[in-house]
Amino acid sequence: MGRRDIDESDFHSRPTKRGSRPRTKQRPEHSDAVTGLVTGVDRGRYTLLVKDPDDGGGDGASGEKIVTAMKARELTRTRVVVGDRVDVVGDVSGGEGSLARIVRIQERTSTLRRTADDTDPYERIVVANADQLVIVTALAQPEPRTGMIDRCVVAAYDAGMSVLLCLTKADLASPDELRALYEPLGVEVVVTQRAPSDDETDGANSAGQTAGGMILVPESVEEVRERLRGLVSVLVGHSGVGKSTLINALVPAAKRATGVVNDVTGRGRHTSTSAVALALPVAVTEGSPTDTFDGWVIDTPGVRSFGLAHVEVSHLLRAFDDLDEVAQECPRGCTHLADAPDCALDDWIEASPEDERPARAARLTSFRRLLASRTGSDA
Ligand SMILES: Nc1nc2c(ncn2[C@@H]2O[C@H](COP(=O)(O)OP(=O)(O)OP(=O)(O)O)[C@@H](O)[C@H]2O)c(=O)[nH]1
Ligand SMILES: [Zn+2]
Repeated sequence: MGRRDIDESDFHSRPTKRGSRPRTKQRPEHSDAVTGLVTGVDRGRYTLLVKDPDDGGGDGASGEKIVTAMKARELTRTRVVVGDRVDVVGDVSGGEGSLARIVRIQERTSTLRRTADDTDPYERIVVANADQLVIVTALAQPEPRTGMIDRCVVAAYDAGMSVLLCLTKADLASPDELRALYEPLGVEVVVTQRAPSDDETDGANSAGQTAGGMILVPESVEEVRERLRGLVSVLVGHSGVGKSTLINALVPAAKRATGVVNDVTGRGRHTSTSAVALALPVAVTEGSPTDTFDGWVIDTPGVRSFGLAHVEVSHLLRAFDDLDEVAQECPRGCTHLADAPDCALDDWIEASPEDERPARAARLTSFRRLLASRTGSDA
């Protein structure tokens, strides 16, 4: 192995097997950096919301301004995603044509990952720092697929997020069966539906009004809003479930494109695949939102599946305190599945008081379905 001095060309070379090469220059501290929230990503340009000390009102939420930024050189290989809190320097005026520089990503409280698929061979972080995964599922058209819901639930719990199951199109089918499958897990369920008067009216007179789209029952939309309030929520759902319709009702300014799948191309109208964060108005009355915001709704147009191969049973169990405690008594290496010998979770059912047994049994059955979905395919 030849020995030579470190020169300028080494500065940008990859780290060696032993780790990073010592830097020849001390990296600047960027003590003048301000913090921004990443609300959108588009071809190397990041949309940030930055606190504005000089301004009482702003473009998005009050006292905040929108700044466009790119990553600093040293972050070239680092992925910055919607929901990230970042430190920015440079031109943070937010003025027309201004471009700031992201120099640091703050520590993430949660990371939601998407699995590799046909369009992208890498597992990627989709959203950072989200509190809640909202699984939007139609009760009909298209038919709900519990395998898909289970996989989303597992991905959320593994990411340290809570789950809200939002069942749409209740005007077409009853939510009872799905409620029975998910409420035993402690998953919160909300139901939305088309307003009965929607066929006759095309006026903009209701809080459920969506931009040029279908009118949802306003109370059902407000119930969803209540559960999103103050939280960072990621909405996922298959094409056609009514996710855009719901987002438009919650955040009318979003104007998400709605409609059916294109017959010719077989694709939805959305061509964008990047996530975007939308500030959630605290209320929408007479079709207009208030200018007070409390929470974030993150739409993920391109996300259809989550990688679960990395999910460990013990990690998933942590989302279920009671089951986790019982499972401490299981034999070493117990899979906790229905065919696992001497699984303590079975004894837990046996030992339960008569009146609690059905609830426990339903909870265990649902939990085992989640466990099985880790290895099963959703195709
Ligand atoms: N019957 C009924 N139809 C609905 C309801 N919500 C949405 N729809 C319709 O379902 C279709 C799909 O709705 P979208 O909001 O475009 O669905 P999406 O999930 O955003 O799907 P993409 O746009 O493909 O991403 C549209 O024709 C809507 O009008 C509902 O509560 N009831
Ligand atoms: Zn067990």
